[in-house]
Amino acid sequence: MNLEFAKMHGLGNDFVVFDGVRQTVDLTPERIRALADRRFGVGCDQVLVLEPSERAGVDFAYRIYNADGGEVEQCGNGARCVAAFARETGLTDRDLLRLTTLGGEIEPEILADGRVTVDMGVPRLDGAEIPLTEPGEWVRAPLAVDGEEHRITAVSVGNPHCVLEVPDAGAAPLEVLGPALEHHPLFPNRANVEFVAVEAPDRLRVRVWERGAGVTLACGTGACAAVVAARLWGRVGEEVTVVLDGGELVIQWAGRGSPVRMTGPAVTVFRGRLARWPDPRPATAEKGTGPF
Ligand SMILES: N[C@@H](CCC[C@H](N)C(=O)O)C(=O)O
Repeated sequence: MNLEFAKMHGLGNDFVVFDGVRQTVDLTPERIRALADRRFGVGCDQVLVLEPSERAGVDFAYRIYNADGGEVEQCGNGARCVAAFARETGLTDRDLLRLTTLGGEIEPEILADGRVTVDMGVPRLDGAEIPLTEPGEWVRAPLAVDGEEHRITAVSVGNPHCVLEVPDAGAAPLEVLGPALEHHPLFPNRANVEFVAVEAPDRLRVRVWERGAGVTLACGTGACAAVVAARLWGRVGEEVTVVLDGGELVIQWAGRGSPVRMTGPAVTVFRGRLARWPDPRPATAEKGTGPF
């Protein structure tokens, strides 16, 4: 089979990246789950593929698959990585790219210092666009989860996010409230969940439960959603450093109707070649011990 890939990460949010322009990448949900498996596969939070695009002015179509095998609309850390991947592998000689995703068009630009800055588009707040099962905006709106009320802010950065303010992000109940909110009936397409502690008007500490991947060390769209929410709460200014478990991103948002911009690193760990698709995890390993 000899399918070439790169293992990349943005702040520890890790990816298997395929060039789908020069080779055929025949993914199925089962193959994605097997590839993403940290014991039986390569291991990653998302699988990313660059494909040709027919659209005028667009360099590539950028496709995103969560570790659970589902295709999703947007991935911010991935956007920085696929831009670096396109440049490093000679798919392009341009520093500024336009990519289409299921969540809209985005523009990554590789900076002179090697970081990548991405115009992620205008965040959407209306329930019909996120989508939510209820109309209107949800900004610090009360939501009952397992009999307890939480104040949530719903934001789309191409993909759906549910943002909560917490006093201490380190102590946030990610693994309990994360899945409960991901699957809450308010979010018909499920949601990514951000736990946000405001440390200063230019600094947030954020921890993330990702739809289809669980706890990750960072989430680019999650950092954007956190800044949009905190700015709507009147707690931060236009430029904010977001401290995630895996490192820092700089997020800029001028306010309603403006695009949100994300700047941060994109790292290639290694390039490899798949001789064949990894075998799926055996049922007997489902309840194994150790971290997966
Ligand atoms: N890690 C990503 C987001 C990946 C997709 C997300 N889990 C979803 O289901 O929307 C990022 O950096 O934005």
